[in-house]
Amino acid sequence: MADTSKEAVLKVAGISKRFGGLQALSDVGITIGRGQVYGLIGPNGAGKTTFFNVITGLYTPDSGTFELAGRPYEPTAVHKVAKAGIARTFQNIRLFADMTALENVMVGRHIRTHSGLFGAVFRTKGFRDEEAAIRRRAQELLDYVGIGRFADYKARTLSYGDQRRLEIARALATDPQLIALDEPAAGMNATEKVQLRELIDRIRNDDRTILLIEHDVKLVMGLCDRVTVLDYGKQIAEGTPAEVQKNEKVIEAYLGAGGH
Ligand SMILES: Nc1ncnc2c1ncn2[C@@H]1O[C@H](COP(=O)(O)OP(=O)(O)OP(=O)(O)O)[C@@H](O)[C@H]1O
Repeated sequence: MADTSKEAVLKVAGISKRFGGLQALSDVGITIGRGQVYGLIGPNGAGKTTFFNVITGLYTPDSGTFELAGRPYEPTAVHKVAKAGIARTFQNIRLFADMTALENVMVGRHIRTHSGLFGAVFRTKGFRDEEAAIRRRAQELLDYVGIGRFADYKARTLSYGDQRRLEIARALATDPQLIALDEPAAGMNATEKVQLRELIDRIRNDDRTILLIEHDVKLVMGLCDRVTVLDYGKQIAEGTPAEVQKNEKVIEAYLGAGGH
């Protein structure tokens, strides 16, 4: 199991976000070490998605400091965050439905290419070589997540579980410092969940770092190195799954009279 003394990939502190009268996040901070799977859990409306949206540049926070791989970053726009090295998937799958699986991954890869518009328009040798390399890499990634045989299928024709794998392949294509997965097991059946767990494990073993929001507490507890629990926008616990599971506040938040 990875330990926290490892080099930090993501270090955020003091994140607050208010929507009108609602304090959706109050002074939340996490540090994720390289090679860790870090879980973010909490009852409905706890602020998990808001936290994700803040660190990936979708929402502007009221306060907070942000560091990725030791460098400060400003989560002011999604494309800037992607360029800085955070790739994410979405709760509601966002693929290009009418593009093939391979093309969807190639789009992810283009964020790291160099030929630019000139090369694309005039199809320079540099552009063509780069395009071939991108195609090869995209196929490798599809193989890696276990859907290589569907490379030429349109994204919308893939099963739900395979679309989620495709989203992960696309995220990996950007060579991210951190992969943020927003409820990757949502809507999956038991077999698909087992496969997802194996895939996330494999990604971690390949020295990638993962932040995971997930409702399936069993999956989170079995997979994560560390976990933060949010409740009404506050961080009520942080630690290893074993520590968090014993925490009184956590038990209360999940089982308490509120039942929210
Ligand atoms: N854009 C927004 N405008 C106003 N309120 C919002 C907005 N986004 C989230 N909220 C509110 O902030 C709170 C936290 O919501 P958030 O979606 O972050 O919770 P969550 O933990 O992801 O919940 P769930 O598990 O149901 O997805 C909720 O009360 C929600 O209604």
